[in-house]
Amino acid sequence: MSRTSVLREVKVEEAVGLALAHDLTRIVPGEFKGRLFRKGHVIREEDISELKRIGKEHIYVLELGEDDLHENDAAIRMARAACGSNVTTTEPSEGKVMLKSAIRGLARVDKSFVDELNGIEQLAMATLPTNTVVSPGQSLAGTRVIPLLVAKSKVEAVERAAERWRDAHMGEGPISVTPFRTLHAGVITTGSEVYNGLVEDKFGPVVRAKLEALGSSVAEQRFCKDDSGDIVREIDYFLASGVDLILVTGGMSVDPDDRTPGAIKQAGARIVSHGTPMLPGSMLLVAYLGDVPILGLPGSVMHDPFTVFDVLLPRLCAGIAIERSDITELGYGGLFADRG
Ligand SMILES: Nc1nc2c(c(=O)[nH]1)N[C@H]1C(S)=C(S)[C@@H](COP(=O)(O)OP(=O)(O)OC[C@H]3O[C@@H](n4cnc5c(N)ncnc54)[C@H](O)[C@@H]3O)O[C@H]1N2
Ligand code: MOO
Repeated sequence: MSRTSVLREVKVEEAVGLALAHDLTRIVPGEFKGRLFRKGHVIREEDISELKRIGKEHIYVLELGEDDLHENDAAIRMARAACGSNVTTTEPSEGKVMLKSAIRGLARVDKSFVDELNGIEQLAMATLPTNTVVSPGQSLAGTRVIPLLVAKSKVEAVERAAERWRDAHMGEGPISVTPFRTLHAGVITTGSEVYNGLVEDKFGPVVRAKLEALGSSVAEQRFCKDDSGDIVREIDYFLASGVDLILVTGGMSVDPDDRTPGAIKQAGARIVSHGTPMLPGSMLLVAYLGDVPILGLPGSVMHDPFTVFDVLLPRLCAGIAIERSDITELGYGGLFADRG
């Protein structure tokens, strides 16, 4: 094999008996987009009219040089480099390989790896944002090279970057899916108006549905007045009962009856963040009591279909610890209030 590749153009009429160098695509707007002929297909007399119908006057005949990779092989190697736990890769089609989730869980996609790959000219990988909730079979990423042939050294650079990443992350790949654990949550619903029966509780059902959608559950819901001592007692009760997560609803804003943040502090929690730069949900509080996460949930979590709670709960269910920096970076792109 010589080092450099040779691509020869051949008129389709003269191509009978030659093998296609790449997949050929047919697009019929609104009806079909996909592979008409596969790479390696040996052209027959009866294919010529089909080739002309998709606009092909010429095909390539390829002699691959040892310094180059065919688009299919480059895509397979980039996908394998990125592939981590609970991720499968597809066969190449039209030069593209997809990475798919094998399970329901939380997609973990390393931005710096993806940026490094895309910084290498002619290589491309498009991904979901990290921390997206995904289902089995859902696409996480797609990767391809832009020309038909690409320098092998470029793909090898991706493989080295992935290897470095694995070394720094206990063998995990840059794109993986973390399964959800089954958390048993203790829910403390504050508000004298709810406690005294002036208002029917609407927070409990919302929180329960969100936990159950991720495979977790409410172990018990307890109610208390807007009284710091009562809230601290309920927090202690749930800690002693061994729940995995404590959620305190209501009493999160600025009036004198909003006792929740003070009570969580008084219970001895380490506060990660009081307030989040996302709308709605900006009054949400994240803290830990030992290993047990405790969230203060503002009224908007009950009222709005999507808030910062929907962003953080999947991470907690995946067993991922929330740091202050996870909260601060939510502001950019974190405006949901007017999105309907
Ligand atoms: N001047 C300011 N006003 C508000 C601020 C602020 O920073 N400055 N923050 C706003 C934000 S953001 C939110 S969210 C809301 C609500 O925050 P709270 O968590 O303190 O909510 P509460 O005062 O406890 O209740 C508000 C409202 O919701 C009803 N509620 C509460 N819990 C239940 C329940 N379990 N079931 C049914 N209804 C419930 C409660 O009765 C009140 O009507 O504050 C903004 N205002
Ligand atoms: O905390 Mo409020 O939750 O932004 O609407």
